[in-house]
Amino acid sequence: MDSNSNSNFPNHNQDPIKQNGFFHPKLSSEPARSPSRAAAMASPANTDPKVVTGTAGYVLEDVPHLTDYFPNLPTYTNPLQDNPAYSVVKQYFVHVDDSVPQKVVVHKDGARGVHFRRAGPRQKVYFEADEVQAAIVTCGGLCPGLNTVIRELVCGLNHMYGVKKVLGINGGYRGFYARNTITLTPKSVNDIHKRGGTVLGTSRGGHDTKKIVDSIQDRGINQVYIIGGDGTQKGASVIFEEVRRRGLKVSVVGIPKTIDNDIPVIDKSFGFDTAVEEAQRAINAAHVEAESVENGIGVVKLMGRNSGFIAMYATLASRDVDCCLIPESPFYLEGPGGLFEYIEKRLKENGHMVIVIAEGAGQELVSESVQSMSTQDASGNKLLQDVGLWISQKIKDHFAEQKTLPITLKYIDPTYMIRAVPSNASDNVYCTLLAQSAVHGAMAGYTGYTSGLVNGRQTYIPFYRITERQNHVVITDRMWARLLSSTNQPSFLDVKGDHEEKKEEETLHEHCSKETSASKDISSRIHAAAC
Ligand SMILES: Nc1ncnc2c1ncn2[C@@H]1O[C@H](COP(=O)(O)OP(=O)(O)O)[C@@H](O)[C@H]1O
Ligand SMILES: O=P(O)(O)OC[C@H]1O[C@](O)(COP(=O)(O)O)[C@@H](O)[C@@H]1O
Ligand SMILES: [Mg+2]
Repeated sequence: MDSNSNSNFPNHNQDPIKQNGFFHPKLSSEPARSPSRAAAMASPANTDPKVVTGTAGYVLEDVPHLTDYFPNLPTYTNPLQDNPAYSVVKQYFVHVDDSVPQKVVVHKDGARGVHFRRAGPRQKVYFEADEVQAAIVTCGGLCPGLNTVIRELVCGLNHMYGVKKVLGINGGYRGFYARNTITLTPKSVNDIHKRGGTVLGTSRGGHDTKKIVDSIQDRGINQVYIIGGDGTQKGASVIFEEVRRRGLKVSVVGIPKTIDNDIPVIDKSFGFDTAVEEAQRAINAAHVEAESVENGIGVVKLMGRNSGFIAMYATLASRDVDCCLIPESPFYLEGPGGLFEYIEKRLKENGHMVIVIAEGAGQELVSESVQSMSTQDASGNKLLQDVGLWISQKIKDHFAEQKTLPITLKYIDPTYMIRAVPSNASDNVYCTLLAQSAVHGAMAGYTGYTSGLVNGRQTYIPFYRITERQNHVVITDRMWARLLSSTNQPSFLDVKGDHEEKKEEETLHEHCSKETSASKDISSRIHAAAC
């Protein structure tokens, strides 16, 4: 055991940057249940976000640390220090003051702005290898790379820190209390990255915070790795709050998974590149079908419930797409500037065309003509109508009525095929770094964070930043303009007026949009600090 800090690597709590902490204590009222309560006594939990300010408008949106409520936790030397693979690396351990800026484009006199704590190994750790009982769970929809993240968590814990006890929770959140667990070892996960899906299984719904935390406590789990999308991260956040309220020495770590790329702050989610690559195969097939007949139209539906990133990037990558429709950009069918007029023009010019449509696009139009069921899935996500089928039928009906342009339309729905594939090479590397960063953070005593890539660097992001809003394609940004210029499709501006203004505002006031009241409060304080 080693409770002294090396002078080069100051103790976590001796951060030289001024803490502007607005802390109010909360006492834990939970009786002791199990071994996961730390030997050291928990002190009143500080539940406010940790925001640290520095000079020139520097703001660090820090993540919680176990020492926030266990002030006297013992520390241990990081075993990586003696690991032959890592000991040769110059400056292997991350400096306590390292942080990563949220925005890399700055002006000469501008404030330095918001930063996140840099991920990576610390010189001191807060868990001994034998003490760790880790658990891994996957929740929500499938995404390429889930198995790679599971594999690298197990191998990272074992090979880097000597942790032998890793449990897999079966079937998502409800698996904590309703299913058996499986023991995960480097041997048992050795090959899983070559398979799609998740070896642990997944589910929607079933998030019962009390039962989940009871299970964490009863099983003596002290590191929880929760892999999932926006809904899952909200679940992870409430698990963390409950763990902290009960005063448990448990690190709660989120790993962002979203094929739709709808999680904010991070550069992109793992599996997104694989999805875009796989979508090319469907677009190619649609193009081959369309160009093989007279006035051929290929329609491809891609995933993207509220965010059209897969459709946008697949279109930009392919160059065979003539029109890309996404949820963020409302469109209309009839009249000048509408989709039918554009299709007619394109067929006359080129003899064929390809349309890519994200599943969440045009839902308001579908509900107008199809009787809306407006039901939700078990997690509360709105169930969507099949817009691909709907638009294909609308196009067929329109040209059948016109009788001037006989078309042949083929509709391809590759959505579930895309998300079920194993991750590609670059996503595999990404998953590995993400998992290792998550492990380093938990071993270093950080908790209540999502591990994520920000401007190409691995960081620890507080849960509230991840859960406060969704990431959307901003149709007033350059990327959407590039798409419009590459497809030459109409911008459907007639119906966009209000929507565009709203999106523009979102970009300008990133912190203020779609925030919870808590995060609004935090944002205003951060803005005040940064100005
Ligand atoms: N607000 C929330 N609070 C707690 N748990 C949630 C919340 N939203 C979703 N969850 C849980 O997170 C899990 C995954 O959510 P879901 O929306 O299906 O997928 P994803 O995390 O991929 O977006 C589900 O088990 C669901 O019950
Ligand atoms: O898996 P389900 O329940 O059929 O839901 C399909 C949805 O899952 C997704 O693939 C991923 O959504 P989540 O991020 O919420 O898991 C969406 O693109 C799609 O709308
Ligand atoms: Mg989701």
